[in-house]
Amino acid sequence: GYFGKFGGQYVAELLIPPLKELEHALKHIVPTEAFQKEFSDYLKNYVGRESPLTHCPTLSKDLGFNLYLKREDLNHTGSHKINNVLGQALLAKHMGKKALLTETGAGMNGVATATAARALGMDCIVFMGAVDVERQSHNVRRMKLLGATVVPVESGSKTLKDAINEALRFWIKEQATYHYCFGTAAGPHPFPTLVREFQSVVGKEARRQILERTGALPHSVIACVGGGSNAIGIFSGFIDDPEVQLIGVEAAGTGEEGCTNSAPICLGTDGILHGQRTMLLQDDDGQILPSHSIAGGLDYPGVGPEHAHLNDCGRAIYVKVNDCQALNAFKALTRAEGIIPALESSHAVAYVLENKDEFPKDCNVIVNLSGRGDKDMDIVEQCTELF
Ligand SMILES: CC/C=C(/N=C/c1c(COP(=O)(O)O)cnc(C)c1O)C(=O)O
Repeated sequence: GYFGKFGGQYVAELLIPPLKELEHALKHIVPTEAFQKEFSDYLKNYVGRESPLTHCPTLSKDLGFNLYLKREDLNHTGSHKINNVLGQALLAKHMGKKALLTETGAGMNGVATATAARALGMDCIVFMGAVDVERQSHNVRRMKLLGATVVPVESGSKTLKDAINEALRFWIKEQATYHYCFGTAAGPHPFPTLVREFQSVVGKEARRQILERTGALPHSVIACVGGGSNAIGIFSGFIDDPEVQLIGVEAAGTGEEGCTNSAPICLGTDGILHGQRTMLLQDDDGQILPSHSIAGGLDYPGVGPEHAHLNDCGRAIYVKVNDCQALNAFKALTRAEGIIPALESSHAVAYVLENKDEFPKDCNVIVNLSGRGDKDMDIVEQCTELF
C-alpha cells in the first residue's frame, strides 16, 4: 500500500478489520470477469460512458495549439466522482454491506454516492462541512432529493478535512453494515489504489481517443488535484508513456504570499493525515493547517499519496493556480466554447491559459474537465466583474 515512501495504513486498530476486508475484495472480487462486466455495464448504460474528448476550436486558435477536454462533466451526476463510487458501491454490495457513507466537499461526491446508493437499493449518509453545505447548496438539495441523509460537520474548519474525520469516526462504529465510499484517491491503503483502479477508465478512454483523433500521443495531460482522483485517473492512461508530460494543478487560494491555500505538494511538507503518509499543510508541530480554495472540492490540506510520489520521482509536475485565475478560466471556457466548468476543473484550464508559451505551437494538450459548474453559480455571480 505504498507509493515510494508515501501511502500506508496509519489508522486506529479499530479500522484495520474493514480495511483488510476491502483489501481482500480489491484482490479477489474486482479482478473477476463478473465484477468487471457488471461495472462496465453500469459505466456504459447508467453513467453514459464513454465521455467525449472535445476539441476547443476558439481557445485553440488563441493558444496556438490544440486544447482537448476529457468530458467527465458529461457523466451522469456531472463529474468523474460517479466512476469511483459506482465501483465501490458494487463492491460493497458484493461484500454484503447494507448502506453507504461518504464525505463530500464540493457535493459532487455526495451526489454521486447518493445516486449510486439509489441505483443499487442502498441507504446513504453523507458527511459535509457546514461551510460547504452553505457554498454548494445546489448539491445539498440534490442529495436530499435522492434520499440521502446529509450530516453537516461543525468541527474544525467545517470543510472536507473535517467531513473525513467525522466519516471515519462513523465508520469505526458502523463498519458491519456500512461501506465507506472514500471519494478520492487518498486515505489509508487500499483506498488510493481502489479509487485509482475505478478512475482508470478515464485515462484508458482518453489515450485511445487522442490517438484516434490526432494519430499521436498528447504533449501534456493536465488535471486539477484536490485529493487526486480525477488526475490519477487520467494520468494512469499515460503514465507508461514517458514522452507525455503529466501536470497536476493545485489550488493556491487567494494567491498572496503566505495566504491560506490548498497546495500541499507545492507549499506543504511530508506528514501523516487520514491514515496516509503524504504531503500536507501543517505547522512545525505537525498540526494540520486550515486550507482554502474558492473550489470546495480542492479545499483540502492533504493529497493522495501517489501524487506525492509522482512529484518526488519527477514523473509528474505539480503547479498551482489561484482563485482569480480559476474564475477567469471559468469565464473564458464558458464564453469561448459554451461549456460551463466546475470551479475545480477551471483550475486545470487556467493553468493552460496562463502558461500558453510553455506549450509548443500546434501541439495537442488534454485537460481533464472533471465536472460541470451548475453548483458554482452563486459563487461566480458574487464575482460580478466577471460577467
Ligand atoms: C471527496 C471530496 C471531493 C469532492 N470533489 C472534488 C472535485 C475535484 C477534486 O477531487 P479529486 O479529483 O479527487 O482531486 C475535481 N473536480 C470536481 C468536479 C470535484 O467535485 C466532492 O465532495 O465533490
